Amino acid sequence: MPPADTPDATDGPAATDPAGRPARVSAGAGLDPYDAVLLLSFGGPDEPDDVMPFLRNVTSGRGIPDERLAAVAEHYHHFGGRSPINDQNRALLQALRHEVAARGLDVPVAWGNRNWDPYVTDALRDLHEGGARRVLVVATSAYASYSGCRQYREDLADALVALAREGREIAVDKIRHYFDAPGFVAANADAVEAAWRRLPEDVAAGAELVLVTHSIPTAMAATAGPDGDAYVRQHESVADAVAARVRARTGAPLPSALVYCSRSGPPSQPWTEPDVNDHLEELHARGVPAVVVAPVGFVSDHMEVVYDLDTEARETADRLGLPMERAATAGVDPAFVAALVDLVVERAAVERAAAGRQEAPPRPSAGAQGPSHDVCPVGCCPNLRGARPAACGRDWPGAGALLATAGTTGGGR
Ligand SMILES: CC1=C(CCC(=O)O)c2cc3nc(cc4[nH]c(cc5[nH]c(cc1n2)c(C)c5CCC(=O)O)c(CCC(=O)O)c4C)C(CCC(=O)O)=C3C
Ligand SMILES: [Fe+2]
Repeated sequence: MPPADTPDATDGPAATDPAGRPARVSAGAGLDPYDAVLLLSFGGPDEPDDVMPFLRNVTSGRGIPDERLAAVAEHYHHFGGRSPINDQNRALLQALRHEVAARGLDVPVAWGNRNWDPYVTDALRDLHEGGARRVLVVATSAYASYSGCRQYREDLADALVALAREGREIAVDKIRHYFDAPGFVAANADAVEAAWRRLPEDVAAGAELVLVTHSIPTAMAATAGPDGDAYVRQHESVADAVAARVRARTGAPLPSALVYCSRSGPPSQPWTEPDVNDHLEELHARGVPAVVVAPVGFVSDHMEVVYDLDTEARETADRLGLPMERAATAGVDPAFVAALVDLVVERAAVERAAAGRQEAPPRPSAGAQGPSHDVCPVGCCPNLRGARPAACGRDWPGAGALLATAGTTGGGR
């Protein structure tokens, strides 16, 4: 892997470095019109007493049965009541700050969550306090869907309304979906290749690749993105790009499939399938000698990864006698971190171009569909439980407009 910070790599438009990984995009005119970056994530408990309050935050108004909450609480208690997600985000925050500084971009990078401290409203208030008025958001989900996109936009809307009540005006935009960012694909492909090379030699040639993401209700999948089905299509795009890259590098046939983990909700409600455990059973029944499990749906080792894959799916594989290697998540892989900052720099240039400046930023995509939209169109990834204000999209009325009609639309969940 290339080092995280080679200062002389901050200039020049080269598309890839000598190792075939994407190179940095030049900072050009800096981040104008943005004056801050916000890393927006899910949040998780830091200690046992946090677990139930955290789960109530996650599921408020969502009708998740108590048995499911208790079962999920056990996953957290299995790890001492602490989710890995906060430390992962602290590491990503540091890496982003480092990368931003290495490119000579003088903006603060803050971190806020939907469900746990530090909350997004507090993070945005801190940025405002420091003088920020226009913030570019990097959410820790690479894909379209209500859970991965619009729900974060709703969190931002709530925060902007709360801050407007305090007399603080702040505008936010969100970078485009980055599932197809060359650095995200490269980080995942490198991790899959490394995992494949850890397999016993006699089974590696016949191994299959199991790409895993979070299951979502099929109704949510059907309505994801501007035209529906974007969640699954974007994952298939990543799955194809990662598998093709690893096949080319290893010469192994490595047949692959996209499967799902972490289903919740009532059994009567259909969610995306197959489940990873069922898929492992099927591979074993077909005589497949080994698997690489790659959680491409997660940007770092969330609870879903360390519990649902490293604990549950691992147990399934062990019971079947199926050798399994789990590929690392993108985490703070320098190619991934650089790709996120590339998208921040790109979006700033896109906004300057929209304001009349002569700029045509490169819009790299390692997916067959090409880069996705910058601004979510009206109705993108709808909230199927009922419309709520969401920032960063064409359907954002603005915190001021919401405040003017406060009591009927603003705040609350
Ligand atoms: C698409 C998607 C992502 C990826 C995009 C993104 O990253 O945002 C994601 C991420 C995460 N989901 C997480 C945790 C949970 N998700 C739940 C529930 C749900 N997730 C859903 C979908 C997603 N979820 C859905 C449709 C539900 C059910 C209804 C609902 O409640 O909306 C529940 C409730 C209990 C349960 O039913 O399992 C919990 C505790 C954590 C933290 C893990 C940690 O601590 O490391 C993270 C990163
Ligand atoms: Fe979730």
